[in-house]
Amino acid sequence: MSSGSESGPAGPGGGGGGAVIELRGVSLRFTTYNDKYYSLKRACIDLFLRREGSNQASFWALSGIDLAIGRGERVGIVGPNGAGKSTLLRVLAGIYPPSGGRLKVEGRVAPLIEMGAGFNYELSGEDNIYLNGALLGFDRKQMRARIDRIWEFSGLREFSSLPLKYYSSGMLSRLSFAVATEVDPDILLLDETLSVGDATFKARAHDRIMSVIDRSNVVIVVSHDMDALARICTRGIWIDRGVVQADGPIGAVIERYYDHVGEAQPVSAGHPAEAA
Ligand SMILES: Nc1ncnc2c1ncn2[C@@H]1O[C@H](COP(=O)(O)OP(=O)(O)OP(=O)(O)O)[C@@H](O)[C@H]1O
Repeated sequence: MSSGSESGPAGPGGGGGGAVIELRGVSLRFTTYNDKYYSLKRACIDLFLRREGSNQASFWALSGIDLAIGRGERVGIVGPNGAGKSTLLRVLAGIYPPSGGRLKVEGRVAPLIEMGAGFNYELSGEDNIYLNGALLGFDRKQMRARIDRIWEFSGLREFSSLPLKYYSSGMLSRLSFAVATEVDPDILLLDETLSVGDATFKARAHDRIMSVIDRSNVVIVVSHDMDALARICTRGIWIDRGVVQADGPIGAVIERYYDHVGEAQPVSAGHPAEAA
């Protein structure tokens, strides 16, 4: 995926000229709807007065993000609940188009973010493997060479012809995880909130994630597990209220984040739009 074409400045700690990911002033605004009884009459009045719907509230989940991430980088994103970490991953994955700024993402992105995204629930497990593979940039022949390993790892071979709508949520996440980790991505996006199956599967999933991390050119991980981030990552980015607070070597960023958390309670109360 690539949107925006110019090459820009290196972000603090960024890779500069060789950047495969570049964000310049990227912002994302969410709109929430407060009143479920908002009437057609009120909607018409809002339209007539050319004002934003009076039952809407909006807030910036990301504001003016400048980043450049180069080949070989392992980036850990830290920050309190509701800071915008997962939202940033979704913007990088192309799930949310930015509301403002420029975004460049070069290469095949494997988003281990949302299990089941890109699946068609009417189709069989097997058809969905091909569908998901296509979304990751693989044609049928390339997926055919991988399908055996995907069934092997997911342990779902006997359900290959069952429509996905009859899969349990655990089965869905296993299949999705097995497909996404069978490919060699240029850019791996990982969200720790990801839940992948039962205890046995989780243990196998951990080994598999470590192997995909090794095979990926760029890895971006969102996590609250600082030890894991310190082990996996070389660079850290601390985000708070949608703004980059620090960017640099992972150890230094974790230290600054901890210093800050020591002074202030990091958990945001409620949705920012409600407070606006
Ligand atoms: N689809 C959405 N519509 C409206 N608001 C949203 C949406 N997705 C996220 N938000 C809000 O955007 C803010 C950032 O959410 P996000 O999930 O990116 O936080 P996070 O840093 O990943 O938090 P956590 O560590 O708890 O996972 C939060 O206030 C959240 O409520």
